[in-house]
Amino acid sequence: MAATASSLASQFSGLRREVLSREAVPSTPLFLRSVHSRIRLPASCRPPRGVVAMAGTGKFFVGGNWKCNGTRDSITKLVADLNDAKLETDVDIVVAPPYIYIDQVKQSLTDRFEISAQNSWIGKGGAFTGEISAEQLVDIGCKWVILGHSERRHIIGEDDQFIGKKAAYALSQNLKVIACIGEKLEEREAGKTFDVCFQQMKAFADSISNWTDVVIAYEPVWAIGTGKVATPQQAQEVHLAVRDWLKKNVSAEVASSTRIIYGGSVNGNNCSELAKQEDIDGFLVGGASLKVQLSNIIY
Ligand SMILES: O=C(CO)COP(=O)(O)O
Repeated sequence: MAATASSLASQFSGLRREVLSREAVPSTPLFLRSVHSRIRLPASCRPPRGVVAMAGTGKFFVGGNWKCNGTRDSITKLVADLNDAKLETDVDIVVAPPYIYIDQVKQSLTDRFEISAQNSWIGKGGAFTGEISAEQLVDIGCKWVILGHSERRHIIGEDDQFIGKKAAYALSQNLKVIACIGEKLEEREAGKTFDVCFQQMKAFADSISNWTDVVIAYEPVWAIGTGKVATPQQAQEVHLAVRDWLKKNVSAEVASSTRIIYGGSVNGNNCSELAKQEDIDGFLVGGASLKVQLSNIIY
């Protein structure tokens, strides 16, 4: 049995071979940046630094957001499956268990995986009942935190500025941040997708001064948990727009080096087509990261 994170990573190895076998490769820096982020090219083939900035790892990124799911037993089983799975070496794989199982997962999952929290407090810990601080997450071995997830924005009511400040504080404590953005269905239908995403990006950019440890997750709300995955074209359009926004509002280097991953009903059947898009650098997977998927593993 192999869990979806490994399934996605394995499918990705097939994709890399496919990209490498293409005869004609357009040579725009953006395309090179994108291809380079997905395939391991010999050093002699890599675009020179300065032409295409390659800060960060540039690796494809697969995150599993387990949300508020699981029990001690089901997580023991999932971890065993992940530990047994055949995984690509050059894909960053991160799992985000519920807080109370982080220590269990950290103790039992191999170092091949990094652990993320699904939230963190806006500042230093103290008298904040029910909250978990960035310092505490670092203390138990978390490397990442997901911030700005739409479920926290729209169900819990966190606003853009609050989320931006959380990101800044987490980064200041050496937690890497998966910064989520995305529009609701009515916003897309009103033609406001870019406005919403750019406003959410601005709140992050107002608080973040160093983007090295940030991955942006574009997660259209209408695609989360609905089975209605964005088409590869819909996702690519927004990823490209967000990268362009970063270029204009932060820097060309940050735009080219920051990974922008897609989330929303990703599974073993649809991930390959999405991953072929130039500006999709990975996935944040919810429901499918809890399930076993055998059918589409490509070696
Ligand atoms: O919210 C998500 C990941 O953070 C996506 O969830 P689903 O993959 O279940 O749609």
